[in-house]
Formats: sequence, C-alpha cells, structure tokens
Amino acid sequence: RRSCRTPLLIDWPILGMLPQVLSNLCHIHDFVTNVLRQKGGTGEFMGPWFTKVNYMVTSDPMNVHHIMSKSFDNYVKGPEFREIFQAFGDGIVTADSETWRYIRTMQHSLFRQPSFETMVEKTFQEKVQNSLLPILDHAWLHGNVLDLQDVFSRLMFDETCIMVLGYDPKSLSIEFPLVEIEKAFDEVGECIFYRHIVPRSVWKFQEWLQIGEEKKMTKACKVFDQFLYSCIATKRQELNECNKSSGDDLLSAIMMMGEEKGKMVHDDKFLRDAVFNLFVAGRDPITSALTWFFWLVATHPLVEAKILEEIKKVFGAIDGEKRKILVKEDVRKLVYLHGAICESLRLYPAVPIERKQSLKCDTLPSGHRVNPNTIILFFTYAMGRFEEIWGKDCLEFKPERWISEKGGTIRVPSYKFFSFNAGPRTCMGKDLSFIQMKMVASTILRNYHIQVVENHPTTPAHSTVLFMKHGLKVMITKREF
Ligand code: HEM
Repeated sequence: RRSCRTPLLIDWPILGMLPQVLSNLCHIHDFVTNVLRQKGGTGEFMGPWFTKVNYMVTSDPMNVHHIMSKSFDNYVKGPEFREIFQAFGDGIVTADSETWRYIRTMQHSLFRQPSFETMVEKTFQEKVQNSLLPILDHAWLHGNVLDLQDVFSRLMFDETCIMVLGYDPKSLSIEFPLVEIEKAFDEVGECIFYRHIVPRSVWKFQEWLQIGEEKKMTKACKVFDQFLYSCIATKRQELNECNKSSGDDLLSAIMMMGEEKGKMVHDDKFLRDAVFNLFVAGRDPITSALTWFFWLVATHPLVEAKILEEIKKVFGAIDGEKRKILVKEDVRKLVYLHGAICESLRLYPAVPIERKQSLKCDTLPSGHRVNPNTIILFFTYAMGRFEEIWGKDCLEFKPERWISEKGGTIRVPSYKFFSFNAGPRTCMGKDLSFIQMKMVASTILRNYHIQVVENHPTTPAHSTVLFMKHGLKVMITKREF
C-alpha cells in the first residue's frame, strides 16, 4: 500500500497516476496547469508501482522562493537529474555544490569581460545583417512560406558556435543546409523529455538494447561529441602554437584559465561539458522565445502597431536607415518591446518545467512536507497563467502589464516571473538574451510584416525546451513606412 496526502490525480492500482498523463500528453502543459489550479498550486504525482517515479509538483511562488533562494543548500539537481541529462556531463546545468560553484564563478567572470560582450554584439549584428535579412528578402521576393522557428534555430546555432567556439558553421543561409550536429542537439532534447515520462527501468532497458528513443540518443551524442572534441583539439593546437588565446570565444577563455604554470587544469572532458552546457543553454531558449513572440505579435495587431510606433518614435523612420541593426544602447530604450518579450516568456516560458531534489526533510511554505530525496517539479508554464499572480486577465497577451505609470519597466520578482530561474542559479545569459531578442525583433518588425499561414497548428513539442511542434510557418511582406 502507498498513500499520498495531496494527490494531483487519481492513483490507479499498478499504473498510479500515469494513465491521465499519457492520455493528456498532446496538451500536457495546459492539462497540468488546470490540475494545479484546482489543487491550489501544489500536489503529489505518483507513477506506476515500484518505479520510484514520484514527484512533488508545484507552481506556488512562495515554494519557488523557499527552494530556489531561502533553502538553496537543501535543494540540489541531484544524481538522478544528472543521469537523465547524461549528455550534459558535469557542466553548469547539471553540477551541484562545489563543482557548480567553481564553474559558475569562472563563467560569470567570462560573461562580464568587455571584450566578450563587444565580440558577441558585433558578431550578432553581422549575422542579422548579412544572413537573416537576405533570407527574409529572398522569402518575400519568391513568395515562399518560411519556417521562422527553423530560421531562429539556425541563427542561434551559428551565433552560439561563434560565441562559444569562435567558429561560424553558416547554417543560416538561403540554401538551408542540413546540419547534422544541429539535428543531434534537437534529438537529445526530445530524448531527455521522454526519460522524464517513462520509468527509469524502461528507458535503461531500452538504452541497454539500443532501441527506440535511446538509440536516437546514443547516435546524437556520438555526433556532437565528435564535433566538440574536434573543436577542442583544434583550439588546443592553436593555443600551443601561438601560446596565447586565439580569440574572444568562451572555449579559448576557459582553456586559458585552465593553463596554470604550463600545467593543464581543464582536461578535454571538462571543456566538452562546459561547451555543451553553454551551447544548449544559449541556443535553445532564445529560439523558443523568439518563435512564440513572433506568433503572438502576428496574431495581436494592436500590440504590433504599438511596437512599431515605439520603434518609430525612438529612431525615426528615415528610409535609408531602416535596415540599420539597432545596437545595445538603442534597444535599451524600447520599453514596450521589452514588455512584449517578457509577456511572451510569461505565457510561453522557454524552459516550461524545472526540477530539484531535496537533501533533508523540510516543510514548504504551502504546508507540504518534503522527505529526503523528494523530487520537486516546478511548472513554470502554469505559473505564468495563475490568476493569483497575474490577475484576472492572466491569459491575455498584454505587454502593458510590464509598464509602470511613469513609462518604465515594472520589475517582477524572479520567484513569480520564473522564466529565467531564480536565486543563485538564475540564468547567466538573461541580459544578453534581451539584447539579442530585441535586436532581432526590432530589425524584423521594422522591415517586414509577418503573417502566420492560415490554420497552422501551434502545439508545443515534447521537449525540455518549449519549441513549436510543427515550427512556425509564415509569409513575409516588406513593410512600407
Ligand atoms: C530567452 C532566453 C533564455 C531563457 C528563457 C533562459 C532560461 C534559463 C533557465 C530557466 C535556466 C535554469 C535551468 C535549470 O536550472 O535547469 C537557465 C540557466 C542558465 N542559462 Fe539561460 N536562458 C536564456 C538564455 C541564455 C543565454 C543566451 C545564455 C548564455 C549562453 C544562458 C546561459 C545560462 C546558464 C549558463 C545557465 C545555468 C545557470 C546555473 O545553473 O548556474 N541562458 N536559463
């Protein structure tokens, strides 16, 4: 016999609560949001018997604040998380305690280097100008349907390669080349999502037999490991030859930091894990965020008009200047656009579910008891749709809710607006992401009108990042100011 005090769903014999999850898998995020709403924001999920798939599920901001900040040391990612996210190795996303602290401190200082910031801004501007705009022009001239999600994924893949590895794979080009490594990254995300749903014994067995999703995972890991290790070998050779950093990219900087008095502190595995984690952390969330943002703007003409009005007001509409890519200092002035991006990330958080594991017994602010080793799942997607946090109009796309009476941005605490995580493990790329997203959004909206193809389905994909399952198919027309 087993019992739980606050069940989220009916606990069936043998199968536990799994049947309802499986039968609602196609709209799992909305389903869980409704269940959590009915249960006051927190409850327990019990998987099939003997599988140990038991979770405490919460969307309560006070619980988030408690776990992510106040009792930070009692809640870790844990060994099971590392097993599921095996492809991440011992990188920043999966690491705990001292290992995490070491990587975080090191990478934090690298992100703050002025030479790194300048390099990212300059290369991103060039990418938008020389690769993104020609593709949009081409689609407009030929009347082609464009998958915007694919475009953003390629844009971010190239930019993340430049930022992390100092190399441009040029996947964003008119020919839309098939990039095997990019596909491999996507497949890993899907397999990790699958590992969250099926019992450990099942996916372990599949891994052993090398069938189904696990076969896909092994193949994908092989593809990007080969790619990453060859990049590391090339960089190491360059470093040995010049005896100094060969660029402002993160891999070069981490290698240099690892060289102490001629002794190599960071081995290839450490570098592979660091690079892989930065890669996934940097590429996927911006792709997802931009895709949902453009869908929301395209389906809310009033919001689109206000964004354009702000762009015009701040920068004027001199025809020759339209293709100018706004820089960091310019985009900071776009308050309404900032609100629209926050609003889009509230309704469609790029990372819709987060996970932690308790070390010791605890009682959450909601009154729920936590035993040692309890796995806690945070439903960020549900948090963005709770009336208690956002008011009665919580399901509306309303950038105005982020703008104060004086016209500035309203700051919402991260334990309520949880899309960038909260506490000491807050996203390290938050500021950079806003700059990049605003650069892309202002450039595209200034130059083109985006129309979503009629009846195009916009269901979320089953992945750890909230992509659109069928991409975002759009038609493009040039905007006349
Ligand atoms: C819209 C864009 C982004 C969103 C919504 C976002 C969101 C998040 C979230 C929710 C986490 C916590 C993940 C977890 O603990 O499992 C996270 C962590 C992280 N993010 Fe981002 N992210 C974005 C862009 C970026 C970018 C561009 C970078 C830079 C390369 C970045 C670097 C990181 C890193 C290094 C972590 C790990 C922090 C730690 O555990 O200490 N992120 N991000």
